[in-house]
This record gives sequence, C-alpha cells and structure tokens, in this order.
Amino acid sequence: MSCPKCLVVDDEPIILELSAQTLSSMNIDCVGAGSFAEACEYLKTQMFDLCLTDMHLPDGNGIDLVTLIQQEYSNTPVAMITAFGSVESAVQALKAGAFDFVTKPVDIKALRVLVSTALKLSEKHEDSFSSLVGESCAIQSLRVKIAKLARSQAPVYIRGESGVGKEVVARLIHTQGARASKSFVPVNCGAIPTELMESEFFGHKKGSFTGANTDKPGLFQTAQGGTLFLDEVADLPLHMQVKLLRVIQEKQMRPVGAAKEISVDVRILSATHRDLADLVKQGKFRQDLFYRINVIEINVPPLRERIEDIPLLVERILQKLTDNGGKTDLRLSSEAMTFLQSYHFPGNVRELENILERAMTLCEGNIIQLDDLQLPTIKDDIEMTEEDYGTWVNVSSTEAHAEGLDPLLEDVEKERIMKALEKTRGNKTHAAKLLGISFGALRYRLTKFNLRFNSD
Ligand SMILES: Nc1ncnc2c1ncn2[C@@H]1O[C@H](COP(=O)(O)OP(=O)(O)OP(=O)(O)O)[C@@H](O)[C@H]1O
Repeated sequence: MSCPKCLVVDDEPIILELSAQTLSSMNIDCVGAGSFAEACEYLKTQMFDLCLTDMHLPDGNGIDLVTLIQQEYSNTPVAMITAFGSVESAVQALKAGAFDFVTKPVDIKALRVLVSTALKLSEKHEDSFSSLVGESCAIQSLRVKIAKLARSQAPVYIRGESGVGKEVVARLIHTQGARASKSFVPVNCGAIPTELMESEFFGHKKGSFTGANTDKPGLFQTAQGGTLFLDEVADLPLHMQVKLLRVIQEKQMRPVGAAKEISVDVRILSATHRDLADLVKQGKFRQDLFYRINVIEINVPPLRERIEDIPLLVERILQKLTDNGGKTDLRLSSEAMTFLQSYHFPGNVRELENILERAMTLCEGNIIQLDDLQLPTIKDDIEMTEEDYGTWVNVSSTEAHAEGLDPLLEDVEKERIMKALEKTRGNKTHAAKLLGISFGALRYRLTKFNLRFNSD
C-alpha cells in the first residue's frame, strides 16, 4: 500500500521542515508549497489525503484555500495553522469547512493527533444512518449536514424542541466521524449539582476536598479522543461557562487539586431546547462561550413539520417495543394513524414513543385503535369562556366508550368547533388556536364529523 500524502502550505520554511519531519515519522509523504498559487498547482496534478495550510499566505489567504478544497477536492480534509490565541481565525476556518486547526508554535504531539484523526477520516466509509428514521426533506437534508459535520472537528450547536432527536443527531456526528472508536460522552448539564460541577467535568485528585477519597477522572478525560455532548448547555452556571471556555480555547485543563495541566483532545457538541441567542441577550449565557460552541449550528425540526415521517417512526417504535418483549405484530389502525398525523406533538418523537408504549398496553389484540392512543381531545383555552363552550371535557375516548358517552362527546366537539369557526368567521387557523388543537387536528375533525362552515 502506498503512503498517505499530505500537502503543507506555508511560507515559513521552518514550519514546512517541522511538518515534513513529523509526517515522515508517521510514514506520510509530505509535499510543501510556499504560496496559494503553488498549492493550487499541486492540487491540480496530485491527489492528497490531507492538507495543512497557514492562515496567511504571501499571495492569498488560507480560508480561500479551505473553501477551494471544499468545493473542488472535497475528499481531502484540510486543517488550518493559526496564530496562537487567534480564536477568530480558527472559527472562520472551521466555518469555511476546515476539519480542525492547530496553533503556532506548532506542538508536535497536537500535530500528530490531528494528522492521524484526518487520515482515519478519509478512510471512513459511509456508515448507516439507521438510528435517524425518516424520509422527509427535512430529515434527508439533516443527514447530508450530519455527514458533512462528521468530517469536521468544529464544535456544533444542535437546536430543537424537547424530544426532537438532538441526541440522536449528536451521536451520529460522532459515530460517522474519525472519533468513532473513542467515547461519546453525553452529559445533562442541568442534572449536575453546581458544587460538584468542576470535579465532574475536570476530575479531581485524592484529598483535594472532603470526600475526595481517590483520584477521579472527569468527563473530559472520559471523552479523551472522542466527543463530549453537553445537553441542556443553557443550564451551565456562569462560573462553569468561564472554565469551559478556557478548556475549549486552550485545549488544556487542570483537575481539581492537581498541580499540572493536562492536554485535552475532545470534540464539543452541545444542545438545548431553549433560545441560546436570547439567553445571551439577557446576560444569562456568556457571549464568548456561545460564539465558541456555536461555530456551526444545526436545527432539528419539530415532528409536526415532518408528519410524513410518522408512519416510519411508528413502524420503528413498534418494532422496538416488540423486541423488548412487547406484543408481536403490532400495527396501527388507519384511523389512529391519520389522527397521529394531525396531532401537534409538543413532546416530539419522545412523546410518540410514550403514546405508542401506552397504547400497546391498552390495546386488545395487536391493532392499536384511535381510542388506545389516548390523545387529548380538545384542550382548555383561556380565551374560551364557560358560557361560550360549556365545561371543559377532557375525557379520553376510551373512558367515553366505557360510559357510553361517545355520541355525547361528539356533539360537544361538533358544537364547540362550529362556535369557534363562527367566532373566527371561518378562519380555521384561528379556530384551531381558540380550541387549543393543531390545524391538522381541526381539519381531521371537520372531515370526521363531515362539518362544513358557510365559507367552505
Ligand atoms: N428521527 C428519529 N428516528 C428514530 N428515533 C428518534 C428520532 N428522533 C428521536 N428519536 C427517539 O426519540 C427519543 C428522544 O430523542 P433525543 O433524546 O435524541 O431527543 P432530544 O432532542 O435530545 O431530547 P431532550 O431535548 O429532552 O434532550 C429517543 O428515544 C430517540 O431515540
């Protein structure tokens, strides 16, 4: 097998020399280019497994080279060599598509780690995305983004409502990338007591505080070489935000009670269901940390915006329930499926899982009926007065059957829907809001009850 080949672009001969020595000790061929133009010439005529480029080149800039390689030679991972402490240019490089950066003066150990990570990256085959179920456009474009982000080492901030699949996405970014053989360490930042946070994250030395009876590694050490997923990152107290920022920037940390700093090589992924930019505005989250963890942002859309994925998700969840000892050959009646596709799922996929688990227990036989779903019928709405809509009915359809209330409930529902439509002059969006149900749920009911409003 031939040696991997690396293109190093820098106008400082000492950097070219150092890189060549380090790379050849790793059995990697090194080709040096002193300028942007020279690098372009090499790229046109040779294939490279990796490119390392300086930020400042005599005839151009490293970011433009990153962009060019991303566009024309996308199989070649590229890393940026930046001046020490220049966070801005490192962030710029990662945003342009560089998979990582190394600071000057170049630390040989850091360079070795970076190069071996990059080479694993180009060897990596397409793994399956089977944990991310869905064929909607939203999920398909999410997969493309994940595949791209997996090739990078940039911090990624995953945004999305509760239960939408943010951790699924984080795991995929890890397992599809070069760090896959090392640990993925998820941590719920809101679940660690403030006084234990520092020792949880950075570890501690025996005797460093009362109760520290042994040396204990922190989450950063556990994730060494792998990925640390900071879930609910908005819950980090401000003093921890400062400490975390330092570690991310300097790639060094000191366990509680330790005399020496240790190097950390951990990719940071973070997520929250809250609006982090808004928390920054309110002074509850540090702008500098936000800037550092939010180098690349990815949004996981709510389930109600991809209802075409519901049948596939249902199939997967029912299969999982069966595999875990539940009923076999479980299916959903078509009425139940239609209803699920009109529900607004405030708790997203996790709520769908809970609904189906409960329904499996309730259903007789192996076909889940609409009643087994036990979804709320009409929600209470503060805008509705008792006089307008009668008392709030929150009886599940199952109970309604048992008591023989079904026709009665239907009448109440029909009456309320018609009143809401009258009140909103036939505007279904407003009527659904007034009734406290999703637009899809209202449409479903209009069809089910064969209701027509004058303006229909
Ligand atoms: N697209 C999907 N395909 C298959 N399962 C999914 C998908 N999205 C979410 N899930 C499942 O839904 C549940 C919730 O997902 P996950 O924990 O990733 O959500 P989250 O957004 O991180 O939630 P939280 O905001 O509460 O931390 C998990 O059991 C997960 O496996």
